[in-house]
Amino acid sequence: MLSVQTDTGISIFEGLQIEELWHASRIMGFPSALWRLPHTNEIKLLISIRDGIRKCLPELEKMTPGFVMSTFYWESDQEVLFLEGDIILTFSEENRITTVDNKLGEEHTEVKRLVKLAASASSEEPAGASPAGLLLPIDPHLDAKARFERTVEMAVAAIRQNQFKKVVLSRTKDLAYTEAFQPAQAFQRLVKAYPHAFISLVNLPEENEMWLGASPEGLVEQRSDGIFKTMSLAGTQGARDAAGTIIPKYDIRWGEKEIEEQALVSRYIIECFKKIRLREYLETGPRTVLAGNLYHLRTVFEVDTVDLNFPELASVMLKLLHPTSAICGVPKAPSLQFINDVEGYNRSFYSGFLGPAQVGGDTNIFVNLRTVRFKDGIATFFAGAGITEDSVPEQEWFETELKCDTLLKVIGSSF
Ligand SMILES: C=C(O[C@H]1C=CC=C(C(=O)O)[C@@H]1O)C(=O)O
Repeated sequence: MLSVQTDTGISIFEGLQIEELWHASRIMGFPSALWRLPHTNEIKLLISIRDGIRKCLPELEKMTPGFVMSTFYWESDQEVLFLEGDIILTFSEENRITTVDNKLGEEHTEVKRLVKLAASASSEEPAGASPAGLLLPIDPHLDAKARFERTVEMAVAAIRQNQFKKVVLSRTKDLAYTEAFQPAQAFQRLVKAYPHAFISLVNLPEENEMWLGASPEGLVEQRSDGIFKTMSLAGTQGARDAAGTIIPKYDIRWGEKEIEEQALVSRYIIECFKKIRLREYLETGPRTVLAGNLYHLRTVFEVDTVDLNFPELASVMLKLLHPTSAICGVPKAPSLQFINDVEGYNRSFYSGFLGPAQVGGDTNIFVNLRTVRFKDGIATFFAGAGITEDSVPEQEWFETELKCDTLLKVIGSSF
């Protein structure tokens, strides 16, 4: 068996599993984040022991290893949440610890308590034991569909009056959950179901909430070899046929509405590059990509920041890009105002951004989409849809239902 070595021998974390450590960290009130990057088979667990949740400016290249999280409403001079990586553990797909990065040392009292608690949980309850029916329907707001469709009609009217070209309108869907609900297990299910997505679970004890997600949309990626990436992701259609089988990618055809919707996001990104006079980018796409039960159109933009001698590009682009027109609209100011006036609820961290900064030298920040918040017994799912002149209100509603299903179909059933 693989053993995890430290300077003083085998690590005290040896043999512990994700669910046990997650649970122990939660009980001890430590902010923590669990994630799996797209197309990788490593899971990282970060636990912030010393400082609680800090706030800082997202100057990504200057940060110590940690996890960043921001609400949708964020001005570029504002601070974001920062979970310092006091402990960062790497797990294999088989749920075995492969590396331990423990800044506090194994003799630290809180670290010892954490390990002891995790170990006692492992002897009490076999991982995987969870009672049935943890996500329970609660009376939906009967008028939720009508209300959402009305906001879409208002948006289409505003677009026809030239107030803006596109706006992304969103809504929520609530289910009840019991204490028996095991978020780390739900995370593991998403990891298995969606290899292309950024799977994350964040515990914010000060807000008394947890966020679980399977995001298909990278916002800024900065690799230690100097490669920067961002993407435009928009346009949606269901990926399954009537029999429930995935339709092959090459059979997917896009309408004018989706092509325009995604092109607006690409143009927005290019405008951001123009603002900093950056012309040396590689553009690939648009291509059809699978995101869970949906297909989207995606264009990837790549820059070699070493060649350009521009190490702070990711921080500069984060400020320029957020909120992109994949979650807000075009032009930004009037569409944002419209969302504020019409949407009728607080998006909170939905369509904000989140991800690891400077972990192993890499930064991977994603848009917080296909996400659910667990708070006070209510699981709130969030989903939005890009509205253009050609939008049909009922179709946009069904699109948000499909987006909620990305998580619900995996974590809502057969517990
Ligand atoms: C706003 C969401 O998705 C965005 C990303 C991809 C496709 C989108 C669309 O087709 O509307 C949205 O712009 C969401 O998932 O809540």
